[in-house]
Amino acid sequence: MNGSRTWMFVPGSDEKKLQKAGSLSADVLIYDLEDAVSPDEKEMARSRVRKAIDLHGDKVNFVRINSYHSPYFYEDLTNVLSTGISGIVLPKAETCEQIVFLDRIISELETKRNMDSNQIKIVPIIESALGLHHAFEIASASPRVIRMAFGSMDFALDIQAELTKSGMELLYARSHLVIASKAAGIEAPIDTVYVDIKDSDGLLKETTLIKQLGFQGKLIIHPDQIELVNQVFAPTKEEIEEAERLVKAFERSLVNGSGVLQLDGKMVDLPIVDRARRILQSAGVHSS
Ligand SMILES: CC(=O)SCCNC(=O)CCNC(=O)[C@H](O)C(C)(C)COP(=O)(O)OP(=O)(O)OC[C@H]1O[C@@H](n2cnc3c(N)ncnc32)[C@H](O)[C@@H]1OP(=O)(O)O
Ligand SMILES: O=C([O-])CC(=O)C(=O)O
Ligand SMILES: [Mg+2]
Repeated sequence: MNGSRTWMFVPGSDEKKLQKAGSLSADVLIYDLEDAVSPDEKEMARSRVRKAIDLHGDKVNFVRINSYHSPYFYEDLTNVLSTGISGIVLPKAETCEQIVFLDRIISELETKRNMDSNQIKIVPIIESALGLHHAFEIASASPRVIRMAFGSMDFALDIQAELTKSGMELLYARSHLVIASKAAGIEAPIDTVYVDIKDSDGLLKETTLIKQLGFQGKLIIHPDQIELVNQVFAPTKEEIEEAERLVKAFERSLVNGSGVLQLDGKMVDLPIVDRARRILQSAGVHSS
């Protein structure tokens, strides 16, 4: 899950999509039991999701259960918690207590089912004013919480914001989540879905923006979105070459006794070099 960039929702009641999910190249599959499934189909979806988990054992499988306050929460958990999944996505996460409670039930089920303890990770979705207000506490509530995700649809509904393509109305919430994740010592957050599946230009703009803000992944709803999002997060050839040049120049400068230099008319010092090293690391290029 570390470094996973594309987190793909698959509706838990849709047999065809559940089947197809196994052939998709998203980093993580999230079988949805929440908003993509109508109340009448909740029970049927649980058993379809269980089958999909068995079928896609080679994938990183997560399940989005229903929220803590819903009547489905406990049954969802007991039905899907198994060795075939890596984690639970908890929608509408609002308090530290919800995470502590979820952690406790998962621990009990892990013991009962002879699973490795702490196998199951938690990804809370922050999608309300209260959730955002408590984001740091939510991220710190359990070592199972590896990352947080942002849910803009419910969030906009909650705060009565109007969603626009520019995303200006979401800027504060997105940045807050990046800072809360970093402060809590967990990996950078995963951004919300982009619902306009035919608009690849819009998806490119939005993914570029959220990467700029510090996000390191995005929720995906359609196969066509996977490659584009992965590409935005992968460093380009030019970025890798530039980073290599910068690190080499800095190392030469250090040998000559200076921790700061000028390259192409710009100052280069340690934080700039550390950023370049991070680019090389994410591209799998070795640097000293
Ligand atoms: C706000 C929220 O809570 S978002 C999270 C909850 N929402 C979801 O989980 C929805 C996820 N996405 C979807 O269900 C679908 O993408 C939809 C309903 C939006 C569009 O579905 P379709 O009309 O079938 O799209 P389309 O025909 O373009 O799909 C192309 C192919 O990809 C498949 N596909 C599309 N979306 C998905 C998906 N999420 N998972 C697996 N397969 C998918 C289709 O079944 C189709 O397969 P085929 O070529 O073998 O027939
Ligand atoms: O997490 C998401 O992007 C989807 C979602 O539930 C929301 O936006 O409310
Ligand atoms: Mg939601």
